[in-house]
Amino acid sequence: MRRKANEQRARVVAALDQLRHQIGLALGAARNARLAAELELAKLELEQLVVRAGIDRAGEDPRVAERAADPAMAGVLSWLDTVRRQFYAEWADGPNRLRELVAAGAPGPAGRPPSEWLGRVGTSRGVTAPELWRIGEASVDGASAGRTPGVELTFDVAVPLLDESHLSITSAPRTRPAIDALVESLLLRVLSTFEPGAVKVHLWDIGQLTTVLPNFYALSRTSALTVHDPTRLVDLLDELAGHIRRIHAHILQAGYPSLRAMRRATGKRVEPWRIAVLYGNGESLLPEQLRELKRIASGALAAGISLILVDVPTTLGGAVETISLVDERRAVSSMTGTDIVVRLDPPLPPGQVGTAAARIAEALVAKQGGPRSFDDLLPTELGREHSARELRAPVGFSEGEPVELVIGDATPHALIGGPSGSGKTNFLYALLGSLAARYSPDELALYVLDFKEGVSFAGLAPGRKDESWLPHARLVGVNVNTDREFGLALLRFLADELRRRSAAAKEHEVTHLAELREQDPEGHWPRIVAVIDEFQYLFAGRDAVTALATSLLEDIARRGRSQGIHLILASQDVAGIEAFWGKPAVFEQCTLRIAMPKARRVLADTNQAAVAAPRWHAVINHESGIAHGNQLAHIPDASAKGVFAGLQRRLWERYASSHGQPRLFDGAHAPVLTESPAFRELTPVARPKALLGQSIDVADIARGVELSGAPGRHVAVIGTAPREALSILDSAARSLARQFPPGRVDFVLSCLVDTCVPAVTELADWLAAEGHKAEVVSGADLPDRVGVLAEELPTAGRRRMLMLWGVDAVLPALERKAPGQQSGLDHLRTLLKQGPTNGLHVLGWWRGVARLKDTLGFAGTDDIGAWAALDVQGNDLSPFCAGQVVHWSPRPGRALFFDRSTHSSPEVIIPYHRPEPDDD
Ligand SMILES: Nc1ncnc2c1ncn2[C@@H]1O[C@H](COP(=O)(O)OP(=O)(O)OP(=O)(O)O)[C@@H](O)[C@H]1O
Repeated sequence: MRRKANEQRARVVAALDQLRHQIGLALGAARNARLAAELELAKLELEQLVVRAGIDRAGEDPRVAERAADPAMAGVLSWLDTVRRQFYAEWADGPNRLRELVAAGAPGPAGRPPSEWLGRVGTSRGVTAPELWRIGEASVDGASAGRTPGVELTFDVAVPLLDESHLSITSAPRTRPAIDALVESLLLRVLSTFEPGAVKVHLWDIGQLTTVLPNFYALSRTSALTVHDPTRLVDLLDELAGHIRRIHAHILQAGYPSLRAMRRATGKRVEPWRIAVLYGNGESLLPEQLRELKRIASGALAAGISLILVDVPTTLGGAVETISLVDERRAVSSMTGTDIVVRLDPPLPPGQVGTAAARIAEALVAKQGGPRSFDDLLPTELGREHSARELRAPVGFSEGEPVELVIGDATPHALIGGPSGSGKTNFLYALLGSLAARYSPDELALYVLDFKEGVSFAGLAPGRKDESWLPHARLVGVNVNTDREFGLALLRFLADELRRRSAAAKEHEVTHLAELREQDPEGHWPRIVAVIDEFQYLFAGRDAVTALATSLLEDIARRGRSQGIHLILASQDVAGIEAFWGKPAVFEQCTLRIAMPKARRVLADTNQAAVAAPRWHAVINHESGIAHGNQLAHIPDASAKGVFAGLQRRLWERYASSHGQPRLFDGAHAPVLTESPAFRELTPVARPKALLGQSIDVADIARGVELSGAPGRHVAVIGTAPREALSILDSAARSLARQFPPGRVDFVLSCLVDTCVPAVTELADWLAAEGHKAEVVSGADLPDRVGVLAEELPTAGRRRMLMLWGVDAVLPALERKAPGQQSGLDHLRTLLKQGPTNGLHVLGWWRGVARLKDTLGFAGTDDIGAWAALDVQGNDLSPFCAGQVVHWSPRPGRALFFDRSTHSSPEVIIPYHRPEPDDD
């Protein structure tokens, strides 16, 4: 037991000895390390003292002398001496090397003397840019370069710009002219390096009392130089921010980190450089302006935008070099450090600057080719593009470059606004021409509707003077101003087409037009573009048409995109469309916005681009009107005589044989019965139909009343308008005549309105010429004739049409009654009640609802199964319409038609135009 305890103790003591030994070693090492560190610190402190005092004067410093006496410090002085010798050995060549550096980094106008380039137009395409731009020169004494003291060593000073760095310039008293000269020569070096158009300069001066950089005046007439309103810095900042956002989106989409990288990779300059020169007054900008400026500065360089700030105190993000003026000729710059004074280059001779600016401006205008024409919008070969994915066509030019409009997934529908005369119609022509020239009618179908008076788009359909038509056009509606129903019909048609396309897509298990076209290559699936000019007319009343138009439009706007159905809505005043604003969905779907000069509400509220847009230009914006999407384009004149027509003829010659003429709906011209296909195609049939007029529809459809044996198969025309009443009864008679073999129908005609007698006589002659019996009965004989017709009713065995013009005029005579006998009116009522089953139908004109009711008596309105109302108020018509509320504001040349057997509610029709002797 004891032995065991001893052994244990010995082990503990041994372990403690070992620990003590280890600690001793560690302490020793730490002591050594500390000594080494202290030595190092002492050497560094000595080095610092020597450097502070200067190596030549260090010996005079007692602190240096004291420390240097320590033998451990012996190496310090000699090491510093070696470093100095090595440094000067390199720097001895410093000024030369700086000169070479500037020469390489600032070639040509960027660094060479003005005599070599001033006044010459730049030629660089701008794929790469000089890294440095000369501003002056500086000198150092030979002594500081290890050379002979007293000898000046001069070198060039240049600053980076464009993709490289921003520049911040600070003035000293009375140095504004020197700063202007500095900025002017920097800008001119840049402008003279590149081909015209590669650089755009923006000038803003907070205290602009006179013109900024007046020698650049010639350039300010071109897009190369924009002078901004001193009170509207925000506009310039917005514009720059917009460019940055747009360019970043573009380059990132293409997979590049910066515009410079993209240029290098593609070998193409896709965007100009932009230099914004901001002259401040040394005071801080407003906080929100400063914030925006900083934000811009940090993203600008990658987008090829650089800032030159003069007396705008701020710290910018991104690379910034500074120049601070010391006096009129001298400055210090962050490029050279504060010890070196830069002698700024002398100002360029003002006259020569003016001449150089004028030359660049001239070259730019020449390059842009002046105003472009409609023909410049057209491709070299017609109809080569495919519309499966989108429609894309140039509509105008910006500095000679085409500006394209894209109708596709991101921009399915367009909204065009601009006051009267601002060029909307012209724009539409430019667009339609450019599209039609690129896409064949199998790729693109056009439906064009113009609500305003005039015939602006009538030329797309064949006319008297020009037989050609635009083969892409399927429907052209002009003078639709009062026929809002026609707009509705177009929307209904498009909604139906939408459903048809959706069903086909479902069947092929796809969702998108492009896929449908792939899956169904034999199908006919062109993109449909429906243009509605002055579309606000659709919403002109607080009525059912507006309500329906709004919901249809919303449906098409929402779903049209995937099915290739696109709306282009143009209006003088988008701001005033109340119903439309109530449905922002439509507005939001119109992501493509086109603002003609002075257009209101088309672009975003804060986007003022349309206000400043010059004549014959348009702001094209594919970003729902947000400022950064603005593209200002000059729109060529497409509406001058023969311009569009020339293209149309070419297209017509090419496609007309395979693509028939569009349907033309002209609200100002009623169709002529004898010219209408519905009349021409009539042949004898068992159930004849009396044609009353044409429906207001996308298809050319005649409306009529089938005169079968069912009760109530008569037609009443109600209202006082003689022209329309005559027309309706006339077309009814003539169309009925055509549906019977000659002699198989008898007409009994009685005209009780004097002024209509010649027309009725003429009709009777025409019916007779067709081989039918046409008996004209005078007003005096009518009561008896009606009596005979009633008596013969069950036995006649013939089809008969009793046609009466102005029944109300003969009512007193009809009402006369001999004692114990039935009156003429009783007989007429019998005919109305029992006629149809016995082959007799009454087609009569009553000049008022009350007189029609009088005629019908207590029997009610059932015996009038179909009617056409003219100048009669809707309320009065409800008894004839199963009691429903009837909306109808009478208008010339239109009738409200209701046939109980086919209609659920009345519809507007256009009575045929009945040629009259006084027609020209
Ligand atoms: N880009 C253009 N170049 C030359 N002339 C043009 C241009 N655009 C329009 N015009 C002319 O200006 C006039 C008015 O143009 P347009 O009819 O297109 O305007 P609008 O906005 O449709 O006006 P409104 O609504 O009154 O019809 C026309 O005579 C047209 O020829």
